[in-house]
Amino acid sequence: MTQANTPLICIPYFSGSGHTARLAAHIGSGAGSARLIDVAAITDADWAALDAATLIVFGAPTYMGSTAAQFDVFLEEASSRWQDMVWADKMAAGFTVATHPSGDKLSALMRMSVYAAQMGMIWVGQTSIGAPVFPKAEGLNTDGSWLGLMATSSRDKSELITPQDALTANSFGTRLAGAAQRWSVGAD
Ligand SMILES: Cc1cc2nc3c(=O)[nH]c(=O)nc-3n(C[C@H](O)[C@H](O)[C@H](O)COP(=O)(O)O)c2cc1C
Repeated sequence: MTQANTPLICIPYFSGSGHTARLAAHIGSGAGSARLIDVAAITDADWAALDAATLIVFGAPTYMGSTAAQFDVFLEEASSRWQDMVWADKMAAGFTVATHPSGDKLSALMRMSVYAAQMGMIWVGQTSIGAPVFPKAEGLNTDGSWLGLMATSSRDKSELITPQDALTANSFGTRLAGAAQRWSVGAD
């Protein structure tokens, strides 16, 4: 439940087989308070929340080297907000998951960040630095991605996301919530 002074964070995502949904939950948990929106079942109340949000965190699996087509349908529907710049000056961030450590995931994050730029949004990247730079932070941001969050799907289908990537997602959510808090104070 969002409290009066807590900026609204929305996490719209598509997930074909659960990995992106699990990653979204880890980010939401790190943020402390966030509205998770499955774009395959989006409601009018979800659209209203997106229009009211301080921060929108885009989430899609990498399919064939870019965001999944089902997620692109959502982005194109939301582009009805472009002409009047309804989402301008909201903060934006992105995350993706794929089978391979590279998997061409960067293309998916670039697609999201270019979309955010077209919508006039303010993009927030990652700050987590793990090993080998900081050996004690082994497991944090293992893919070395700073444009947004990248994860590699776990072979263990009971967890879907590895504990290392879950830790990174949690930390990313905390960073984003802090950034949203600062941004909304600045907007007063
Ligand atoms: C149509 C399709 C295309 C995919 N393309 C890629 C790809 O380009 N690179 C990759 O590493 N994994 C690829 N994958 C694997 C998914 O990214 C991976 O299974 C991911 O964890 C799925 O997330 P989800 O469960 O949220 O849908 C693809 C999977 C599908 C179904």
